[in-house]
Amino acid sequence: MILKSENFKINNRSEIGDLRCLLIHSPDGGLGKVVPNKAQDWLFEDIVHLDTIRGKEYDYYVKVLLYFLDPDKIKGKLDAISSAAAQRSFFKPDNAGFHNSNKVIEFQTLLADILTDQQTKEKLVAAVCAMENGTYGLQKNLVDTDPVELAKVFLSGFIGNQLIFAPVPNFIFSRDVGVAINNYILISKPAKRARLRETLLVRYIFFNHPLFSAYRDKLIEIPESMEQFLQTADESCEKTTLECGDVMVVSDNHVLIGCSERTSTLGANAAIKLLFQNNVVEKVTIIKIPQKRNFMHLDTVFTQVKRNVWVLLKSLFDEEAVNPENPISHFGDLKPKDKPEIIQFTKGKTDIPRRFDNLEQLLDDISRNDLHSTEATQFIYSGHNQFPYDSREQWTDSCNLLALKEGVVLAYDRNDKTVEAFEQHGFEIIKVADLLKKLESGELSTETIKDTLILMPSAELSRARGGFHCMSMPIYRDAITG
Ligand SMILES: NC(=[NH2+])NCCC[C@H](N)C(=O)O
Repeated sequence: MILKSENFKINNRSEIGDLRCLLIHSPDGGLGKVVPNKAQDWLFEDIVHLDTIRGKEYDYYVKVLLYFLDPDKIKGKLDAISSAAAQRSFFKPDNAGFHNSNKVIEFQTLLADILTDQQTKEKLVAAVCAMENGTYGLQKNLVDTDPVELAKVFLSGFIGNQLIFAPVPNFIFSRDVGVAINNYILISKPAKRARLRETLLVRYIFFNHPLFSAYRDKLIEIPESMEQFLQTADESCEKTTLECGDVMVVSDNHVLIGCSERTSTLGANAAIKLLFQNNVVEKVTIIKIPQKRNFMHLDTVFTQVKRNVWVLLKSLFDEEAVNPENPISHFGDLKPKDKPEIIQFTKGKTDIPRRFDNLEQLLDDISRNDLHSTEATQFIYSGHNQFPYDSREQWTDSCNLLALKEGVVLAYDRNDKTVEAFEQHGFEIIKVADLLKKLESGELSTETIKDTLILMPSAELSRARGGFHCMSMPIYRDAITG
């Protein structure tokens, strides 16, 4: 049955307005098939334990999302859906007992839906086989596969025990494949080979699923640059790439784009032009961060918590200290390509950009001028800004939080010093299991809860190198009011 929603609307206009609809992908079988030899190529630092990452970690994410976004699906049913007898059927997209929410939308369902259309199925099979060097025979075999099964094959790369192409284990980070900006969707142009197929799949979903039919002319794709085709094999010209973990919609008129390991300046340049041409926003700020694995996307370095509260890694923008005791330190070892930089462009005035000296200055400007905050802007630092916890906790996504509503954010339970910092800034700290119990008993309600850091189990999830910001593609947020 094709997922329907009478009142499906796209309008993502901030990082913190009440979250009403999002796209996610729960860990599919491919995650349990990552082999050590390929873990790095497939962008995992380690292999993960599938049953734990699902049943003991990600399912909590689904439960808390449903409680906030689609409570009828879950209220009063918590014990039943979590019982051993239920065998996780509520959480398995290919199962009859699946929640099938049209607020917390599972990509795998949408993929199976579009594959019920024979023409789309044939095109997508051909595209995937072309991308993965599949044989003509494989192509024929896949076209004859049932849509629900075929969706699983596209994700896991397995037919039975046979590996036909690599899995796409990073698809759980649905943030990175596309970003809704107001009522447009900007689709990624990945830098990493491992992230290509998932982007192809979502492109087919956005262009073919009935849910998005009213938005076909609002899908923005970044084309390949002509220089790419003309360069010779020995020239290394910069590629046009943009992964949407680098894009943040901080207000309905202002988008931030990180230039990073994954998003090139050419990619950012193309995005700015397209956003201005289509009148999506009037202001785009480019934040250049070091091209390093530990800062792969902008949202690994900071995210927003409230209109005047941000969580970030402090050390990143700190000036390199010149120590006169060490004459050589004047040279510094900061390579120019790694030097952080912030430049803001306004539509119609791109020739006179505005510069910011550091992240705090920019974020304060957003809080006060874009979001009209009247309170002092507060910065909560990763690891409480203490060495070595700052960088250790940033590595396990202390800065990568998802706001369910203003001030109520999902975070990993392992970043102790960052949690301490939140406490000192007046936040309630609660473990997700306790929160769910209290929501179920009526002791707490999603409407009244405020300024809360929800701690999520993270031992396995954090090995995949992303947090809840990465694991979400917000589609609709309410306007920030009050
Ligand atoms: N928006 C993000 N920070 N996404 C994290 C992605 C992690 C994933 N393993 C990768 O390297 O691609």
